[in-house]
Amino acid sequence: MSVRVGILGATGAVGQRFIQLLDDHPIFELAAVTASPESAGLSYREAAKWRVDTAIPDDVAEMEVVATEPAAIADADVDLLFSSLPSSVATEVEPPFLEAGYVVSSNSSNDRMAGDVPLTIPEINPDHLGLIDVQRDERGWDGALVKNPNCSTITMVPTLAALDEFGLEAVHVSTLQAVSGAGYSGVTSMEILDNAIPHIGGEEDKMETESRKLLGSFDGAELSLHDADVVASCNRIPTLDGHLENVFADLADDPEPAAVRDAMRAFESADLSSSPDQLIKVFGPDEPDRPQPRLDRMYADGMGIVAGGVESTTKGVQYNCLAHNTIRGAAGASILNGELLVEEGYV
Ligand SMILES: NC(=O)C1=CN([C@@H]2O[C@H](COP(=O)(O)OP(=O)(O)OC[C@H]3O[C@@H](n4cnc5c(N)ncnc54)[C@H](OP(=O)(O)O)[C@@H]3O)[C@@H](O)[C@H]2O)C=CC1
Ligand SMILES: N[C@@H](CC(=O)OP(=O)(O)O)C(=O)O
Repeated sequence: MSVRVGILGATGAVGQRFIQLLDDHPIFELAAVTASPESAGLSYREAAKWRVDTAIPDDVAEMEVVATEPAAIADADVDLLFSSLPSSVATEVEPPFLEAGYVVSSNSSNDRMAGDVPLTIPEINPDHLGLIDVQRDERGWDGALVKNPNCSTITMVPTLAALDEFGLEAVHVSTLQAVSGAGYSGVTSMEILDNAIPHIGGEEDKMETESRKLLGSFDGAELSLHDADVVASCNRIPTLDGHLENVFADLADDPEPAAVRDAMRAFESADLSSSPDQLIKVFGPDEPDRPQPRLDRMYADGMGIVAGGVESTTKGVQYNCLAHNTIRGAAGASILNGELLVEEGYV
């Protein structure tokens, strides 16, 4: 089976990851790439300042970049679109594609918390895709909009989902986020070298709200947020890729660290092409200095979550977790949602 796909915002940092991850994908065949009006009409090689550590696939290099509007991709016969546009742009340009009937798996942050938009991690809340029917009723379009979460949120939520069996009551999290999360021009070298920046605009609010939606329940008509209170503190550090997070979780039960490690290791993955066999890799007490960004971000080709340093606290547990922010945290997450949309018959 082959599904023809397009990428909106294909020339950017996340767009380039999409192109890398879609090369030789077992289901998806890239048929359209869009970008800003300045790039439209150029070949992909001319338009993209390529920064990914593998070469531009030959067939993509010669593709024409087109404008980000439905008419420009009409001839490409695309069944599914991935979106990696700045959220201010996505707010304006995603709706016309949805009205034109396209299914859009979007990485942009606009509409993530909308009540009728599935915010989905396939291994955690695949049932939330049912919101698509609510969305189509409410918005009157034939297309479908599905979002993946913020990269810091997706790093910790699988571990929290594994803890839910112990009665998750509250979460405090502090992040150490890689510079690639800010995009290529987001943080200058003079700002970040020999430094750490204890503020990332909007990030704390995203972690505090998106995690409760992802862990929430959907009754077929309406989505309820998880009860746990989530408090986040976000920091930028001079790593290239891989967000590391220190999590303190209050639990109703009082599990031993070994039981917490077992629950994380046993947490079920999804049966999709890009999903890891084991979603969460957990280091034991014999390796207390793991996970580390440089050593662990490519676990499961960058699609896995790595945890470690599990210890008891007076209210529950503390631990560290890590994921690759532009693979599992961005393009890989959208592609996985695309695979779920195909599996569930929405594409
Ligand atoms: N960088 C990261 O690690 C992460 C980013 N994200 C999110 O993903 C999205 C993309 O981020 P990133 O790839 O870093 O951004 P970039 O700025 O690198 O890329 C933006 C893309 O959007 C296109 N674009 C810009 N303006 C317009 C416009 N007016 N009309 C049509 N296309 C336009 C650009 O085309 P052109 O080349 O022609 O300018 C480019 O293809 C953002 O929402 C970001 O918040 C999420 C997680 C991680
Ligand atoms: N803000 C994230 C990256 C990002 O763009 O997130 P979002 O997908 O929520 O816009 C970071 O700086 O690491």
